[in-house]
Amino acid sequence: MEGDACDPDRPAHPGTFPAGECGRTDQQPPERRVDFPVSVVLPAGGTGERTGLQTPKQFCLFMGRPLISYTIQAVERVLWIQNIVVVVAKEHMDLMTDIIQQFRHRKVRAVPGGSTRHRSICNGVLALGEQEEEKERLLSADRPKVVIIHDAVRPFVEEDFLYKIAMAAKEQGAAGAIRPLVSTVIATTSEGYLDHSLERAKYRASEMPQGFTYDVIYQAYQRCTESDFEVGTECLHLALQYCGTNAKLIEGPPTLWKVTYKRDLAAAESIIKETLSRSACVITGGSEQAVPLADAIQKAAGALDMALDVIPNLMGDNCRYLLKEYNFIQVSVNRSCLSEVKSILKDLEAANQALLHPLVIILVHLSCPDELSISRAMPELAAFMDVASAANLRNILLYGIQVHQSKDTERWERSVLRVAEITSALIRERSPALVGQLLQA
Ligand SMILES: Nc1ccn([C@@H]2O[C@H](COP(=O)(O)OP(=O)(O)OP(=O)(O)O)[C@@H](O)[C@H]2O)c(=O)n1
Ligand SMILES: O=C(CO)[C@H](O)[C@H](O)COP(=O)(O)O
Repeated sequence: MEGDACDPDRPAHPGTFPAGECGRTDQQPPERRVDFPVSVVLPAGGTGERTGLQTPKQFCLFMGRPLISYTIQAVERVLWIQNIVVVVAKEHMDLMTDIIQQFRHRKVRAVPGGSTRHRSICNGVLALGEQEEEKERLLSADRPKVVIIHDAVRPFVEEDFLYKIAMAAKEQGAAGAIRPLVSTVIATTSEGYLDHSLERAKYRASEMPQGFTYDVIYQAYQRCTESDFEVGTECLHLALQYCGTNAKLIEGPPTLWKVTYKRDLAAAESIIKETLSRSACVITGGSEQAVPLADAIQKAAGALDMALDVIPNLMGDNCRYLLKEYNFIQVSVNRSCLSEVKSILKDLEAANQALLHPLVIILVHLSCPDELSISRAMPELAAFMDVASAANLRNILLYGIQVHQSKDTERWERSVLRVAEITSALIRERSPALVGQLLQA
């Protein structure tokens, strides 16, 4: 495969909506055209006291990758977002620089935070306009630049919603995500008794992301008080109080919730696994015999809520699968197929994706009844384990499934269903313990 046909570092064109994956122009909805500059500030300078853990939650690892890296990726892959400032505590600047390098984040810069969330966000906003000429450009009225602020510990933000916030912020000066309240809000007396309760239907929870034109958020932070910086929790309030800007409020999806307590870390891990497990492609290697098995796996997986695309190889237009959160299932019939697996690993390396998230590759080997022994066609177990161990170091989990051809239709259908079930379980669980194992369907 030609690696550079799918170059993930291909620059976006500022001010216009760029072409889709692999240069395709037919995939992006035209309504997402953003013709003004957009930057993002990700506050990540907190200590995560409420989790009760030593490590601040934004640096907690999920399948080998810190939470902050998932949030960065969610924002970074939006092509109309031009740059991202991550605000971290001074003592975590080196760690953050390492994360940016290790996970090959682009468009990202780390700046030191402050003692409160408002101080950190303010530092991020100021860092966007550090050079004088840049500040002038940002503040010029005819070219409002939108700044989106998004907590680093809300990793599941989608492009659609960022787009809504950016457009509303440009229009209105400020915009923010809201959600219905889960519990009723009450006020207490200083003695701990009920003072009054608010009518829940009239109130909303303020969430993130929020968007502002640069001048609104810049002026709000210039004019606000020490007390705002110390105890304030709401940027939209600063925009209203100090710039007279009434934010547009947009109801967001439930996945915008903020990782706050220890239990949220477990919930985040399960959503990350679920997201990474949504799709896979089955590669037939151009073998005619492999196609019926691939189709049968696709059908059985559909019943398990997994979307599988069947493709002959990863060449040409199919190279786009290397750039997305796909998992790969290589089907082979009656022949050794380690070379095909090695070829996927090579393509992934060329596409520069392996480090971004843990990928799953499953080798499904179909052996026919006349095959004399498993070892004749199946890759030698030791060699398979070696390849799997090397891939594991690159965050790629390689598993094998052996399935036996049967002329008995019922038995064959059961086997195919088992392949789909094992595949789905391997992709969802991503167990390191099963890496390099050849399972029987
Ligand atoms: N001085 C601070 C405090 C918070 N934040 C960031 O603001 C976001 C939302 O804040 P919160 O959930 O309260 O994070 P923490 O302050 O870390 O948590 P806790 O209140 O439990 O200590 C987080 O990404 C956090 O890192 C920040 O950038 N600088
Ligand atoms: O929901 C929000 C809207 O502004 C903020 O994310 C929230 O205020 C974060 O604050 P805290 O540090 O208190 O959790």
